[in-house]
Amino acid sequence: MDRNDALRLVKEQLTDHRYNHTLGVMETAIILANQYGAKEKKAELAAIFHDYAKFRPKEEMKNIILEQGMPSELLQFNSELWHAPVGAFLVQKEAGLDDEEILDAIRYHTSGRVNMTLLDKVIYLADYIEPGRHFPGVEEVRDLAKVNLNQALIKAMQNTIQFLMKKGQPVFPATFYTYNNLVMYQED
Ligand SMILES: Nc1ncnc2c1ncn2[C@@H]1O[C@H](COP(=O)(O)OP(=O)(O)O)[C@@H](O)[C@H]1O
Ligand SMILES: [Fe+2]
Repeated sequence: MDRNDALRLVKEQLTDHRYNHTLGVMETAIILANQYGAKEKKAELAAIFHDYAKFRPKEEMKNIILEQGMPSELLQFNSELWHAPVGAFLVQKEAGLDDEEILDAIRYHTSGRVNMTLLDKVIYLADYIEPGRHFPGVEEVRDLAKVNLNQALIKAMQNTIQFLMKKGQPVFPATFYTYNNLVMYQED
């Protein structure tokens, strides 16, 4: 699938604001992929499709999580987490995209996962730092992303966990495990 076909499919699913965010993630993912040696075409497609399910009704997402045997624990946490695994499923089903590496990067773009692939990391980070993002701490992560992918990811996850905890919200544990995994096993 080429970029324009993918963009056309995604545009139908998103608001203009979310589509612009997607374009920002695409540009950023391509830069990060080239910088850190991930496959550019895979990064481009994963970025384009990463929020495919963002505006699906909660009931539909809930049913897919249950029917497809996804971790039902997800349902106890912030529904913001659901569009990532549901998106991976729907991108395969509706857009016919069959590349497991791309589907995984979509699936884990919100929570992260232990042993993230290079592509997972590129998409997670591109989503966090694309030029349309403006929130406290984003600039620090942008600076880190220029020099060290893992450090940038660790900072982004720290920020996300702290943000949720400050608001007294539950934290889906995959993000803690991902954070620990990066801190304990990173090579640089
Ligand atoms: N571990 C987690 N537990 C609960 N909510 C989380 C967790 N990680 C991220 N979130 C929430 O998910 C949302 C971000 O989703 P994400 O897919 O990264 O971005 P976007 O909003 O652009 O789709 C935020 O509301 C964030 O607080
Ligand atoms: Fe998302």
